[in-house]
Amino acid sequence: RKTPPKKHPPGSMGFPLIGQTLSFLHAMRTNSIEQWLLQRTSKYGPVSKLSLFGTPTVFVHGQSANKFIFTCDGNVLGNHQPPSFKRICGERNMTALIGDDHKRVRGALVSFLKPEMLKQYVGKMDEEVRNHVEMHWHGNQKVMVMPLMKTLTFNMMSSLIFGIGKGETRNNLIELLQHMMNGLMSLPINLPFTRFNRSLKASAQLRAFIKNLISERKAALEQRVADTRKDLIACLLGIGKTEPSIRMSDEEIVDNVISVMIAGYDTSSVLITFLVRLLGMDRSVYDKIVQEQEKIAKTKTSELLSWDDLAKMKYTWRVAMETLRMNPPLLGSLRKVLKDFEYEGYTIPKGWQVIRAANMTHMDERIFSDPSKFDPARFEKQASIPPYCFVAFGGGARICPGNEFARIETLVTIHYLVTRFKWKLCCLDNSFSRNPFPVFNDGMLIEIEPKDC
Ligand code: HEM
Repeated sequence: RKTPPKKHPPGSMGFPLIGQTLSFLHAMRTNSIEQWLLQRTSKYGPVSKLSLFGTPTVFVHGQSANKFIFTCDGNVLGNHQPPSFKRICGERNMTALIGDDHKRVRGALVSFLKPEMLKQYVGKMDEEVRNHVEMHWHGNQKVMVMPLMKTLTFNMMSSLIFGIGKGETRNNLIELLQHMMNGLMSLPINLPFTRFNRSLKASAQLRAFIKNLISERKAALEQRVADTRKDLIACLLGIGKTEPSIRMSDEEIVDNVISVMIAGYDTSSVLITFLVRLLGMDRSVYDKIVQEQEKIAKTKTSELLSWDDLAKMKYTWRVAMETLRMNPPLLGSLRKVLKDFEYEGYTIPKGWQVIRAANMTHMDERIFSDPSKFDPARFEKQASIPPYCFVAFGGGARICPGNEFARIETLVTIHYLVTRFKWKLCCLDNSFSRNPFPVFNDGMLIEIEPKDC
């Protein structure tokens, strides 16, 4: 007896190998990916097949699709990164791990990224922002926000992750990181002068640097001239003293320090850049944020911001969340199908990839009424937002472990920007492309005017 044919979702796979890759990349570059995805769902519904980057793919959309992806057994859906990503970040980077290995390494990173730990570093972040504003904003009439926010978020991470303050070493590191990141999505062809080759070289240099730092920290911890709170590396070395099964190898520390740097670099800087743009366009939101921040500034003479101050920045954080809803830095995520499974009556075969899009859920009027309206009040009662609907930080076992880090960076930065400057956008168009993160065509140029402090 013949077995019934397996039913795949509706949709076309396009031309062999190319599939829909070129039109997808074109939509990303021209920032028309929302329309591109909308056309798909209106033609095929919430589950459809296509071919991206040479791999059969199923695109799923909606709250239940998000829930499915975030809660699916890791043996059925595994995390998926382009081959170049794994070669550059290393085999043991958290995004490539599954099951117990992923849990153990993630647990170690979270022990540093959890709020109870991060609250002691608010002062350090504050110092970084003050230095940055002094160096790059004061004395200038115009600034390009996007590259500056990248430098600032890199400096904050470098201070907390490597324990390295301003100076030559840090300037070299940011260059290495940028070279390394350029090749993350490239074809993994390791020939001289290819993008991938330059990335691998940068990755090798960064690795050597982190290995040295690990040796230095080990010595300092042994001699008790540093403790495990010094930075992320010291914290990871301190894990498993009494429970060897959760200890991380040096190789794992190197790979994961690199992946944290990558995961935190473009995301937070994009959020802060969008916030600066919004505040330059929406006077009423700007005024409310200024009011909230100046109230805090008035309680201080020159002291650094504290954890308690951040707790008072409720309105500012709601504006940030609404900004993330309308412009999620990461559009979605890719998962690899490790075992055939059934979804909504369709068979999704092993070897395919699954893709979801955060912006589609965020713009669904059944979840967020009048979704094109910027309305921070949506986040007044976070519990009223149904689960798996605000997904800028992902969800489930791989939910972003850096969200608290991002919150601190964003609030401290916005505090100093709005209490020290007024600004207006130089170009109202301010269009951006996605690569895959948003890139403003003019770097988001603004005209700034210092306030009398
Ligand atoms: C506004 C800022 C940020 C946004 C919107 C964001 C978003 C996300 C999202 C959507 C994921 C899940 C991806 C998936 O499902 O495959 C993720 C994962 C991750 N993020 Fe973030 N992120 C931000 C900032 C940060 C920062 C500052 C750090 C580090 C300090 C960080 C570290 C990570 C790591 C290590 C993962 C991988 C987690 C895992 O595989 O278990 N992120 N992020």
